[in-house]
Amino acid sequence: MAACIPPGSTAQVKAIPCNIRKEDEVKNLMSSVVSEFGRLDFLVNNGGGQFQSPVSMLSLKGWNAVVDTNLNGTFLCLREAYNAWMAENGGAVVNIILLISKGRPGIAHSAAARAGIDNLSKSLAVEWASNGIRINNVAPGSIYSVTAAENYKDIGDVFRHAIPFTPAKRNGTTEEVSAAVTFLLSPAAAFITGETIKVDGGWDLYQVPWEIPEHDRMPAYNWEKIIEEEDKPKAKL
Ligand SMILES: CCCCCCCCCCC/C=C/C(=O)SCCNC(=O)CCNC(=O)[C@H](O)C(C)(C)COP(=O)(O)OP(=O)(O)OC[C@H]1O[C@@H](n2cnc3c(N)ncnc32)[C@H](O)[C@@H]1OP(=O)(O)O
Ligand SMILES: NC(=O)C1=CN([C@@H]2O[C@H](COP(=O)(O)OP(=O)(O)OC[C@H]3O[C@@H](n4cnc5c(N)ncnc54)[C@H](OP(=O)(O)O)[C@@H]3O)[C@@H](O)[C@H]2O)C=CC1
Repeated sequence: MAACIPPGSTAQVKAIPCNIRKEDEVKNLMSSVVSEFGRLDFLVNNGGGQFQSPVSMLSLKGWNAVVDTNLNGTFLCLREAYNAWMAENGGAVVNIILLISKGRPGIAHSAAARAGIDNLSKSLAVEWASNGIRINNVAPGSIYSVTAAENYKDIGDVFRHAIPFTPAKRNGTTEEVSAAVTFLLSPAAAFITGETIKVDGGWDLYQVPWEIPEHDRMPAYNWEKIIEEEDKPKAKL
């Protein structure tokens, strides 16, 4: 990132290692930012991820790892940014979540965690309004990046598979997500809080990428069948 700063700019970049699942590291991150830069105007909760698995195959450890990273990690960053600076001075927050309106079969653990963030943002938009804090979410569709693709390389080219499900017929770019994030952080979004913006090329309005096998396991509700069952002679004990 430092290499992207144009010559003559006063912008600075500093990396502070932090596992968002560790409370002491998150406290250190927020207090270091305030002591080093004297302020903390914006927070973008972007760290997160998951692995693909049907729920029936998920271990509790796997479920907990994903919930801990995505939901608990975001909670810690929010609370510590509030305590370190934003409670007194206000600020703007954007959480990166997932498309969740139709559930996310295949990554249900992450969708449940991100739905928790979506709802947490609504509560905080009200709880923290009088502190001058706005909080919003961005829900990306399929966004190609080298690092995200690397994470999924063992299960095939998920980013190519996503294209037919996206009305725009392409993956999004990281710049397109950044554009929505910077808008929400900017004064142009001064009257927007507790909201989620989808950056998905229309995916959420279209199809769910999950094939349901043909089956007859959900028969219709039917009076006659129930009466027939009730009229059957009961087995003697
Ligand atoms: C028709 C198909 C259309 C498909 C369309 C798909 C479109 C794609 C759209 C993309 C949407 C989302 C994209 C992104 O989010 S990009 C971000 C990419 N980066 C990541 O996702 C990072 C992922 N990794 C992590 O965040 C962490 O590693 C994770 C939270 C997943 C795990 O945390 P931790 O490292 O602490 O956990 P462990 O490695 O110790 O594992 C704990 C247990 O979790 C289970 N587990 C972990 N990894 C896997 C895996 N790959 N597969 C199955 N299970 C896994 C396991 O139970 C671990 O315990 P054990 O090691 O004891 O077995
Ligand atoms: N790409 C996509 O299509 C989509 C992405 N998203 C979400 O967007 C966000 C960015 O993903 P993307 O850039 O695509 O993928 P990346 O894998 O490149 O980014 C995920 C980032 O999360 C960080 N991270 C994971 N766990 C922790 C942790 N415990 N503490 C601190 N940081 C952590 C990783 O850090 P490190 O590099 O150190 O491991 C990495 O920088 C994620 O939340 C992702 O789930 C949502 C929908 C779609």
